[in-house]
Amino acid sequence: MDVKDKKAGDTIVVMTELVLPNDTNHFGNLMGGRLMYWMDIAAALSAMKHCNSPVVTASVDHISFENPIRLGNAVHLEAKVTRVFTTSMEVHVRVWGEDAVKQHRYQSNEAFFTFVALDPNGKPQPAPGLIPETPEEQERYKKALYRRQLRLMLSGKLRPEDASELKAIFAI
Ligand SMILES: CC(=O)SCCNC(=O)CCNC(=O)[C@H](O)C(C)(C)COP(=O)(O)OP(=O)(O)OC[C@H]1O[C@@H](n2cnc3c(N)ncnc32)[C@H](O)[C@@H]1OP(=O)(O)O
Repeated sequence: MDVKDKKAGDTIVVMTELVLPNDTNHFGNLMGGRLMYWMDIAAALSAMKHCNSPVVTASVDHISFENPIRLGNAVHLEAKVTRVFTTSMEVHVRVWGEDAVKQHRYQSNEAFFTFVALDPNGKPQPAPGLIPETPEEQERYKKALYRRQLRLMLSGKLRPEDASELKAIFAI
């Protein structure tokens, strides 16, 4: 373990927002774009907490909206770093809606974001390593490698023939 390595559990960021009229569409549901904005902020704060430097969002994986979040409901976001590569790190964000009056909490969505740590000149710089401790953290850490290869392939930054771990899953 490198002295600079940090625990995944220490990167948790919890954020709560209230859905106001200006956040909603004409059905009275939270707009997807507003939710993605809050997710980006929670994830960026988690990444910054880990690397103690400014970060930029490099990419966002697939986001699906499972349940709409209603006007007047609370939005709970939890972000945690799942794995560090070199200058980039993957952050998982999970979102719940909550009707505080009915005391009903429901899953809304989740996504994986990738951030890059920057030095004072705005250039990518290595981030500290991450120590996954719980079984869930270890599972996400392991699978982060597959997700990284897939997103780099989709963005044209990795040739399919070089995605060795992904190819191994499918025994290609
Ligand atoms: C918090 C916010 O909302 S910030 C605002 C929105 N974001 C931005 O404006 C970012 C704009 N983009 C950029 O500044 C640049 O493209 C950067 C910093 C993300 C990457 O710069 P590059 O010149 O491509 O740097 P480089 O090729 O060295 O890659 C740096 C790291 O980014 C990773 N990366 C680059 N593109 C992607 C991508 N599309 N998806 C995932 N990771 C990526 C690389 O794999 C590398 O990671 P590693 O060091 O862990 O192996």
